[in-house]
Amino acid sequence: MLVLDGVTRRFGSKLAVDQVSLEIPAGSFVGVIGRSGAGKSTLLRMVNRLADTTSGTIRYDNRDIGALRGKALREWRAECAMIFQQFNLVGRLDVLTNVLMGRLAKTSITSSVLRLWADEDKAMALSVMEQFDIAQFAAQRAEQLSGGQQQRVAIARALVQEPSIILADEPIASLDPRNTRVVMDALARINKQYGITVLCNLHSLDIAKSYCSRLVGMSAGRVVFDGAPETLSDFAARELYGIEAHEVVGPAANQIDFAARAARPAAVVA
Ligand SMILES: Nc1ncnc2c1ncn2[C@@H]1O[C@H](COP(=O)(O)OP(=O)(O)OP(=O)(O)O)[C@@H](O)[C@H]1O
Repeated sequence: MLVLDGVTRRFGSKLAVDQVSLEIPAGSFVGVIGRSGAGKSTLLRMVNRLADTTSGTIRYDNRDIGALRGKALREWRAECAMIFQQFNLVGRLDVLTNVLMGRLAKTSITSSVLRLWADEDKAMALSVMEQFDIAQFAAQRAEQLSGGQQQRVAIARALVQEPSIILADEPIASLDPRNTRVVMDALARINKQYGITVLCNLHSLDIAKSYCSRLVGMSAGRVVFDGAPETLSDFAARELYGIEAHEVVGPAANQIDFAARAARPAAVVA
């Protein structure tokens, strides 16, 4: 279980994340939604320790993530794989090597410098690549692949880390609708098949609603919604997205729902 308690991050006078408290049980598929600048990326980056908290604690299975140093921190980063909008692959290296990079934390420094991958690591990487239909690109440079294919390479790299949690920061933001589905299906499969917790920042509300079993809505650094997708009313969604609402909420939601305005949903907590 991932537990955030009063997690706050300031950048100078800017409160990027403000007193966020969440409990995320193992095996969840949680979508973090909200408009640009709401604090979604900063939240995920603090879980992975790419950013430090200003205050508050993050615990995972009773480990204090903020206190991890050296080897323990490297092990946590392997256990808590991250997927990024821009894939973060090494473009000039072949696809198989990019996937094998996910094994670095489990490989000796000499072997990794010389890129002497163990046969079982290669077999594991190829098996995961087959699952995501990218094995045929093993010898190609990563930069020659389409965006959707590159994101599947990044997901395969994350999976060979043998993580217990995957943090995906806008993984579909650069993809067309078809590749969006392919990548989200891959994350859903990882969640169901391996029981890996997925915490995924998403700008698209439709996608978040169709894939996630729980949505966490952020606005100005705070959690303003936490509940099942079906409990997020169109009115609450519009409040969450403000002027961006027309981009993310379906056309029907553009008609103001006065009944919802009169009876604010209990799940909207601020
Ligand atoms: N390194 C930084 N230095 C200064 N301010 C930052 C830094 N990182 C984030 N911020 C600010 O913190 C706030 C939250 O940013 P964050 O990237 O977490 O939001 P977001 O919801 O992920 O937005 P987006 O969807 O556009 O990525 C923003 O106002 C942003 O400008």
